Order: sequence, then structure tokens, then C-alpha cells
Amino acid sequence: MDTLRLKLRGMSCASCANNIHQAIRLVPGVIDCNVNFGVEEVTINYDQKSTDLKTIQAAIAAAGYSSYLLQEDILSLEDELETASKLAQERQITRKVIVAGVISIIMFVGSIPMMTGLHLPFIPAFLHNSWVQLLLTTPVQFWCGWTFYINGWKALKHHTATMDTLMAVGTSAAFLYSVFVTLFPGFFIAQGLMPYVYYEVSVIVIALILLGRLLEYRARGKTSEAIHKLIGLQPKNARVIRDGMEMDIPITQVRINDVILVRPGEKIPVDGEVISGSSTVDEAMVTGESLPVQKQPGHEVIGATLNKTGSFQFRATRVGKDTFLSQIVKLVQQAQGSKAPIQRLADQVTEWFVPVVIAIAIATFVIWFNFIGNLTLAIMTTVGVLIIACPCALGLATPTSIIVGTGKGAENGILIKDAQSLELAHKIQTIVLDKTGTLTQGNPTVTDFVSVNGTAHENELKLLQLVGSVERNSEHPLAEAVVKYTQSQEVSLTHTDNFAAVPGSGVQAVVSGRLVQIGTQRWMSELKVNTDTLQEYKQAWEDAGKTVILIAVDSNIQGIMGIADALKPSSAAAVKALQKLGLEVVMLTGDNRQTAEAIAQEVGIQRIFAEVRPHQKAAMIQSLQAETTKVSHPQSKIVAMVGDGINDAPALAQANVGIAIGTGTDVAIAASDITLISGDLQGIVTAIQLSRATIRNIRQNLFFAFIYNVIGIPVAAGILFPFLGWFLNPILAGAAMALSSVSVVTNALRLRKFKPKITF
Ligand SMILES: Nc1ncnc2c1ncn2[C@@H]1O[C@H](COP(=O)(O)OP(=O)(O)OP(=O)(O)O)[C@@H](O)[C@H]1O
Ligand SMILES: [Cu+]
Ligand SMILES: [Mg+2]
Repeated sequence: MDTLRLKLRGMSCASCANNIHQAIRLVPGVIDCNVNFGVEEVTINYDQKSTDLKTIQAAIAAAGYSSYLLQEDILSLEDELETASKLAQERQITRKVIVAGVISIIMFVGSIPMMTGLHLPFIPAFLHNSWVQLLLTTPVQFWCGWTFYINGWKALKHHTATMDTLMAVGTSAAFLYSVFVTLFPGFFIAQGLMPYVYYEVSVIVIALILLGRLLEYRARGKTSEAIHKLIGLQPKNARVIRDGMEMDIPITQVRINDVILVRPGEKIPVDGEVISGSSTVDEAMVTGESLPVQKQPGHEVIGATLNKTGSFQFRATRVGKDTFLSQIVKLVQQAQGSKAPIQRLADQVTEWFVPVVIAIAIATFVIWFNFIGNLTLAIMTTVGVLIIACPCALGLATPTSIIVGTGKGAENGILIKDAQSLELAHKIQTIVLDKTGTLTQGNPTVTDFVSVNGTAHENELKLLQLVGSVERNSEHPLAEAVVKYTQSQEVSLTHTDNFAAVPGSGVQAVVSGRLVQIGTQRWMSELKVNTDTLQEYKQAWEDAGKTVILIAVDSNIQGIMGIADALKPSSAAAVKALQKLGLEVVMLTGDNRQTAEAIAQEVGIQRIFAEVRPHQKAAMIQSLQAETTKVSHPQSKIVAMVGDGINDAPALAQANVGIAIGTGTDVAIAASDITLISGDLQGIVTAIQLSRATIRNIRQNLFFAFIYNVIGIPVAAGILFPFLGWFLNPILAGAAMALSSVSVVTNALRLRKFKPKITF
């Protein structure tokens, strides 16, 4: 299966998105596709054996829309041609709005004496002549309103209808009716009807709808502000040292392994590893981490972050579309193009909307004309229904909020994989935190070491040599800490045989013919190693929240080590904030129960699952999900898992929302639904707050979008006429339509003001 992302052109409302969706689905070999009206993009999953880009593009073209492949290098903004065509389009709409607007005003002013019955000498009477009005209306109808005809026709050819269809039919009806009255006034007089013309209906409605589109178009540009900011972070040039020469080159020419010089106050151009010099770097724009980070040789630097105090040289490790920034941008773009489950309802409504509306319009006409016999009212109510009914705001309601919400997340160092995860996050009931690397800094250090054979330096060193030699083979963070410790004691490590790691228990190997085993108390018991002599140390260290590992040589206990891993400074506050949000916070760890309890107490967690083997972690999540909230209404709980991404992957996948902690550049973005770029747990709180704010915003939008239609259609159809004597003037219907899209997008833009609330 292959995935393809195309930019789309020519959509005017959600019905268009629906049409494109249908057209692509019908291409043999397409597995599924997702058209996003908000970002004007489509994501297509297809089988590359049975179809290709050309066929799919042809299908889109046949449906009346254009498409082109998104650029490989996402960091370069849309190319100039694209920007120019966008500007030209905007200018064209603006011109039409002005023409339609000016003519609207003239016609409105011209009809004042007629409407009010006043004699106003400064308003020339000829303005109300129907032939003059016909002359004024024609350019608006057929120049300003031309796109409605074009798009309506395209849709008709595919046996569908869109907003443009409704607009074309609606305004044409008002226009043609007026032309008929202008030509044959006698026909109406003979029937006892006044020969009124309604040219201004068509003109003003076209002006309003175009104005609405223009405002919506502009506002929608602002929804992706966050991503433009991210892209704009990338510096243009890099100062590389090649063949001993310093030179400034464009960032696109930087290659892997180039040595790059960065001076104080400069942006770091690409990702890399410091080779000389030192400095502090402000990474806030990428990781969300507000404190500057110390950098020394061996440390990784992230492209687009800001160098503060010192100068240094680094070796480029990732360039172009592989940089961390590019990955973030790509991820955010994908998330913005994805569909939130909450949109399903809106989609279903849109799918049925246009045919249903046309049916209501016909019914309205038939009732007013055939049963009541009033042609004028019949025409006006039908036009009103056609104009108020457009579901365009409905198509914007969800995507615009999602675009702003995911962008806002990225600004705060929270990468959200798709709209679904963003939506689900506000429903989380239980949150499971991994201990090591999540609550703690993940920088374990050996703090205590005791050997059974007393403290004679000689004996200690001998044992350390065995321990270090074995642990050198292991990738576990604890092993790293042990090796570091042995190095600090200047023991030389030796060769080992038959190394084996027992996940969740420990490691073993043979060193100079002796079997060395290092691991948990439980494992020692399983191995029948008596550890009684060291219990006192074990108790004391575990109570202090340290991880204890025992060392056995040839099945005899030889030593014990205490390893401390400091809590992240933010952990306790974050746990408290999560509990305040009403979530149950649970700790999950492979470590010993006592150690776990000590840590849990420090951060304020009551529920602990300790000594959980790596392969059991996913099952633990499953059992938490199975816990039901109410007995009468069994509903599984929404559980989030927070882990360091790599070894917790199965648990992250099992959880409803998997949140990975990715510190610096080592992010396992793919494994999780949400990635906190900096290790700060406050990010979880922010993510949940953001999810809540976004969902609230979407609900408001859906309300705004629906309310106009729900109230507008029956009123336009004339339901109130028998009681109050009024129906919705088509002009008001046009105003309501324009207002609905604009109010939805404006409301979505309010989300830009989202700020994480830090609670203590
Ligand atoms: N390489 C090793 N050397 C010594 N002990 C080890 C090693 N690997 C695992 N252990 C022992 O097994 C225990 C469980 O390890 P595991 O990797 O499952 O969890 P963890 O990393 O300690 O904690 P968490 O689940 O919070 O990440 C460790 O606490 C340690 O006592
Ligand atoms: Cu509309
Ligand atoms: Mg671990």
C-alpha cells in the first residue's frame, strides 16, 4: 500500500470535498481516501500495482478539480507560482465583491422611495425602472456570479450538486422571474398580482456570498499560521568549513558530515553533534522547553534552535527533509489533514444535504404555487430555501479547529499524530505513567555499592570489574549507569562469554570461567541465591526510592548496588494537575515495589503496578481499560499511557492514547499518538487542556453551522407566514449564509489564543 498527498484546487464548499472523495473512491486500486476541505488536501491510500498518480489525478480532473503533488522538501514554503495564483484568485474575488457591492448599494438606494413610500428628490426615479435594474443586474449575475454556473455545471455533469448549484439555481430563479415581470407585466396584473421585480435579491445575495467567501478565504489562511511559523524558523544559510575554508552556503546545500560553525546569537542550521566548543542553546521554539540547554562536545543540537552564549562547531547528522524540524512540520501537516471522528456527523449531513434541500425547495414551490396560488411568494420562498441551505459552514466547522489546535500543540512542544488523538485526549479517564524516564529523569547513577567481602578496595575493584564487563553488553539504562560507575573507579573491563539478558530480571555472562548474574531480588530467589546478608542495605536504599540490583557470582551473593534516578522537577506538579483535572493517575514500572512506592509517594501517586515485566505492560493497560465506570452501563475506560517511547511501545499502542516522551532529537514519533518533545510532564496537562479547548471549539462551530440551516430553512420555506405573515427574505438568507462561514472560521481562530494553564 502506498500513500499519496495531493493539494487540491477549485473546491468551494464541503459538497465539493464530498464529490472529490466519491470520484477518487471509484478509481480501481484506491483503498481509501480522506479529503480535507480545511487545508484543501487529500490523502490517498492506494495499491501501486493497480493504479498510479496519473490515473488518480485524471479522476480528480474529470470531477472538475485540479490537483498537484505536494513538494518533497516541505520546509520550502509553497512555490512562487502557487503563491501568485493564490493572490490572483484573491484579487479576482475582491474585484467581484466591489462590483457587486457598489451595484447592490445603488439598487438598494433606488428602492428606498418605493419601500418607504417617501418622495426623496435626490434619488433619481429612473433607478427604480425595471429596465435600468435589468441593465445593472446582468453583469453581477453573469460576471460576479459566473463561478456558480461553472461549478454548478461541473457538478451536474457528475450527477451531483454543490453549494454552487444552489447558488446558481437560487439567484437565477430570482433573476429570471424579474426578467419575466419586466417583459410581461400584464401577465401578473391580469392575475391580480403586483408586477414587482426582485433584481436586488440576486445582486445583493451574490455580493454577500462572495464577500463571505473572501472573508472566509482570508481567515482560513490564518488557521495554518502555526505551521508557517515553524517553517519560518529554519535559517537560510549555514557557515560550513570545507577544505579548511569557512564559507556561507544556502541551507539546501548542506550535506551530512559537513562541519558547521555557529556563533553567539545565530540559529543552528541543521541537526548535528557538537564537536568542539560549548554554549547554551534556546530550544524553546522546537521542544517547548523554556530553559536554555547546555551544549558540549558529544551533545546533539537541533536545527532552527537559537545559539545563545558561546561559539561551537558541529557535524551535520541530518539535513533537508530528515531534520527534526522537517519531521515536526510533516507530522503537523498530516495531523491537520486528518479527520476527527466528530466530523463524521457533519460529513453524513453534507452528503445528504443538497438533494434534501432541493427536495424541500421543490416542495416549498409546489405548496405555495399549486395550493395557495401565489407565484411571487412561491418563487421568493424557494429562492430563500436554496440560498440559506448551503452546508458550507458545516464543512469548515471541524477542520478549521483541528488545524488551529494541532498547530497550537506544535507551538507548545506537543506533536499530535492525528485529529482522532486530539479528540480522544479530552476523554482520558486513567493515565498510566511509566516510572523510569517518564517520572524520573532517566539518568540513573550508581550511588551506593557494597561488596560482601568487606570494603577492602582490592575486593571491591575485582567485583566491579566483573560487573562492568557483564553490563557493558547490555543496552538497559541501568547497565549504562553501572558501566559509567565502573569507569569512574578506573577498573579495566574484560572479555565475557555467553551474555544473556533476562528482560525484567537482569543480565548474566561468564567472565574468566565464572558465572556472573546481576539483577532483581526476585530473580535471585528464582536462582536460589541467598541474599540475606544484604537485606539491610536493600531495605534502606529502596525506602529512599533507589533501584537495587544484586550481584551473584557462581550462585553466591557477592554484592549490591543502589542506583538513583532523580525525579524530574516538574513531575509532582504535573501529577497534581492531572489529578485536579479529574484523572486517575497510575504508576507502572518494572522496578521493585518498595522503590516504586517511595517514588510514588514523592510525586503523590496512590495506585502502583510494580515489578511488571516488559511483556506484561500492554496487558496491564488492557486490564485498566476493562475497568468500568458504572456497573449498569459497562463502558470501558479511556486509558492513556505515557512512556519513553521505545521499550514501552506495545503498551503505548494498546492504550487509547499513547503519549511518548521524546527528549531532544531521540523521538520515536511513530510509536505514539502524542509526542511531548521536551520531557516535561506538564505537556500532558497541556495536551489534555488543548484537546478540551479544541473539542469545545468544534462543538461551538457545529452549533454555529447548524443553527443557520436548522432555523433558516423552515423560516425560508414560509412556515411562519400563516402565523406572523413573514418569511425569510432571500437577501437575509444570503446574509445569514455568508455570516455562518465567517463566524465558524472566526470562532476557530479564537483557539489561537490558547495558552497552557500551569497549575500548582
Ligand atoms: N541490565 C541490567 N542490569 C541489572 N539489572 C537489570 C538489568 N535489566 C533489568 N534489570 C533489573 O530488572 C528490573 C526491571 O527492569 P525493567 O527494564 O523491566 O524496568 P525498569 O527499566 O527498571 O523500570 P520502568 O519499567 O519504570 O522503565 C530493574 O529494575 C533491574 O532491577
Ligand atoms: Cu454556502
Ligand atoms: Mg524502562
